Amino acid sequence: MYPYYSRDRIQADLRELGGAIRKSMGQNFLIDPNTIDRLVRPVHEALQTCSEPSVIEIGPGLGALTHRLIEYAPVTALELDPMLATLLRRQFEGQANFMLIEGDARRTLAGLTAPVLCGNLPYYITTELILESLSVPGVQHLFFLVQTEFAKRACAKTAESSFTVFLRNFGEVKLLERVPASCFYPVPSVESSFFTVQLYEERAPAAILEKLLRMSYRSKRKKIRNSWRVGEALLPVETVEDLAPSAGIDAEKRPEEIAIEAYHTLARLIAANVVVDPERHA
Ligand SMILES: C[S@@+](CC[C@H](N)C(=O)[O-])C[C@H]1O[C@@H](n2cnc3c(N)ncnc32)[C@H](O)[C@@H]1O
Repeated sequence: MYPYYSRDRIQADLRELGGAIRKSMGQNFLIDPNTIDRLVRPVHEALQTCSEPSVIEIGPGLGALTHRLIEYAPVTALELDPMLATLLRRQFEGQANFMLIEGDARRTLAGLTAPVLCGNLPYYITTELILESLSVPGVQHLFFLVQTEFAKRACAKTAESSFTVFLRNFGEVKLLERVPASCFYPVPSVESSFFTVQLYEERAPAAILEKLLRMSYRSKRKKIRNSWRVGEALLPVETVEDLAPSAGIDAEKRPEEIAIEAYHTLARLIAANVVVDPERHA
């Protein structure tokens, strides 16, 4: 029986190790068993579609999701806090489907591979962890619990931020459910949401898309053409302007008014048309 649905038990076990909950590491533990059940359900379904199912879990904490995930597939759990790593080892060491890697997931993710990544992410590095996750070899599905504001940005219907446009080049996103603050201990000040990304096999070249977005979102208030023309030309501006209409982009509009997919199309057209100077546009 998973022991950490109880706040008292969390406190007692951390105290025994001479530790405490670390807000600086974004520690808000899931303590509601029904919520945990619902969150692991779509992860389980995704695993059933994989030929070699396995999961990388970022920030397992005390194992709220881990103890359910290991029922379905091998889990590689990446935890930064040595105290939590100790408690995870106590609970799961020796279980066939459990492997713990202690350290910063931003580093320890490198070299790992799995079709499914999931986690209740530490809020202070959400963007970094999601971007890192997108480049894990063999990844097909992401399932992340994040602040609702962040999930809304990821799933927005319009190009409201460069992150929205960048993420959507990688896969189809879906908001799965909102998780009230009362499901966590300590109780966070904001609501959280669980969302998924099902990754595409075909995408626009990420390096060119990233440069295009950096040039396009220099100022949200400016017409996109004016943003392209000021500052460092990360891509050849004339080519970007010439190709924009073929991607359905009206350069008189502001960056948020452009369709998300139009940026992806333009990045593809640029990649096909530009002989990139490796010194300047690497
Ligand atoms: C929001 S808590 C989630 C804990 C647990 N999965 C749960 O749902 O109860 C985030 C977890 O990420 C861990 N963490 C924070 N920064 C990390 C990093 N850079 N690499 C790996 N884990 C990290 C924290 O120690 C914590 O366990």
